[in-house]
Amino acid sequence: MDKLIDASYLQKDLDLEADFVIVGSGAGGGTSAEILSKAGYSVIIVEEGNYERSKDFDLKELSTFNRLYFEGATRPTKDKAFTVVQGRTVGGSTVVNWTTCIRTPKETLSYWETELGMKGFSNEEMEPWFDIASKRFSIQPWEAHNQNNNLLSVGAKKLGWRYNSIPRNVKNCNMLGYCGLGCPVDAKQSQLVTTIPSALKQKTTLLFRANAVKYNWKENKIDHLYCKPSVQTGETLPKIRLFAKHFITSAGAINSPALLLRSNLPDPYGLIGKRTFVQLHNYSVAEMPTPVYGFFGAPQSVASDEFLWKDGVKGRAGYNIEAVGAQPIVLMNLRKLVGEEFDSYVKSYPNLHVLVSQIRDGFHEDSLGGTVQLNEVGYPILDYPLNDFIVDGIRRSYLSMAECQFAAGAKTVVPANNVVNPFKTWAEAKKGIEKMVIQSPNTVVNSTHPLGGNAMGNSMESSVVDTNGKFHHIQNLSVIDGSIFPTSLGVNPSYTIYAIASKLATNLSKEYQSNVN
Ligand SMILES: Cc1cc2nc3c(=O)[nH]c(=O)nc-3n(C[C@H](O)[C@H](O)[C@H](O)COP(=O)(O)OP(=O)(O)OC[C@H]3O[C@@H](n4cnc5c(N)ncnc54)[C@H](O)[C@@H]3O)c2cc1C
Repeated sequence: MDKLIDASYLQKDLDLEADFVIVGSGAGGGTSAEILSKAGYSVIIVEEGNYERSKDFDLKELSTFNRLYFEGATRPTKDKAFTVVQGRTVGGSTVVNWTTCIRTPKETLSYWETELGMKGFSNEEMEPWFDIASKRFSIQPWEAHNQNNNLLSVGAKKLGWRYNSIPRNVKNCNMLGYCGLGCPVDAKQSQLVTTIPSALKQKTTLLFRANAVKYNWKENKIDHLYCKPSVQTGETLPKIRLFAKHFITSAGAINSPALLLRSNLPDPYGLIGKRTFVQLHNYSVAEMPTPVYGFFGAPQSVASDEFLWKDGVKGRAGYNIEAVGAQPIVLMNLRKLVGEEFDSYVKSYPNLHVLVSQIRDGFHEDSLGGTVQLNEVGYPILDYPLNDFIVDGIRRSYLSMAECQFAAGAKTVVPANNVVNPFKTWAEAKKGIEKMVIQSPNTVVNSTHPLGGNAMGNSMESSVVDTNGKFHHIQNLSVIDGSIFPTSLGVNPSYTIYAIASKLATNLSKEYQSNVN
């Protein structure tokens, strides 16, 4: 079998077979592919995106967003209140992520254990898997903070808040600041430069520009996965059928539940796609008296978790505060201005300081997440209304971010929205934010951290997969990616996905080994 197959150039139908077929080559898929192929199994990775390498990453914003992201990084939710941003390329979102690696908070793992009864994911039990992931992806402490991150430390310190440096998964980082456009020097230790090339040295085939359409199944077993090229070059669209002993869905949140829904898999309790979380991101923009140049350097290297658990795990919406990689397209999208206002915003660009807060969801009875649905052509749409619980989190996090930015010396601060103008003092900001109307489309929020939709758990009545990632109703199907989390995490998810994928893929490998022996 060829190692690399570009499905868009297929002239005729294709049938392939391997021990494992993995859909998606991101954090979950890449990690699983390496573990299984190193254990001696043959593997086919199916990836909808293109196989771009560092030489292709030209750091041009618009064209890159179109090439490396789903829907040009502007995938809207059902009511268009916000966009969900996900990578669509070999290596998945790990190719475009900002390299921030934070371990799952112990509060989250403890909630999974005590409230959801999940075994095997306690802080202590996860420790070895975090160690494995940290070595594999070169996750290391980072102290070379740019001024955007430094100012978060300055504000947090003045206010007596907790804050930390965030480890990153990089080797010899050139600090270009454009991590979201792919790393042109291969410093980022994404799946593209770690697990995928390693798996390809074993019995692995990478079938790219191939869209996994649906599983064909009978009784409780998948027979084959039906795929088609994601780009059509010829007159007809060849049919691809992939056969395997076991199938792993690693297409990420939203896309993994969508594949299961398209396949009409048994779902007696209607759980597939439910409990999809987003850790909603909202932003605060400050103008500083001196240049910040937030577009250079490591984008995100300081975090404050002061407000993450302040009201208790099951209390009001908690949030993490981080700095933002202030590349032009990101900043210009935060405020919708015209004329002189836009002119002055652009001119202030070097001095702009930007913070983001991520609101954890899934821990409170008013925070049940969104639902993945399919449109008439089987494409996923996330239905996630911004309810009062989330709006309250947005408002309080706007207040915290503004307070921090004024404490760090801001001349003005404005929450990323279209209803209020920049505030000149903390007192003015406090008053204004407390009464501002927070609603779509005036509030600029988004998510690069969709999670859940195929919740993991013990019981068929409340979860889609078991705690080994196995789909409850089909014997040869697993899900290994961010879609299996039963809540959001409260922090950036990649490190947790690497660790949990390592654990689940290792268990799967052992299970098949013992079946063979
Ligand atoms: C811009 C951005 C910045 C981020 N920054 C950080 C950060 O600094 N730190 C952090 O911890 N996290 C970050 N994240 C999030 C993190 O990268 C993701 O949570 C993680 O990669 C998700 O892993 P996954 O395996 O669930 O899915 P992904 O890594 O997204 O992989 C899924 C793959 O499946 C493919 N796929 C989907 N559907 C199909 C189909 N039907 N057929 C074939 N292939 C399919 C996709 O193309 C994709 O390649 C960021 C994400 C983005 C988008």
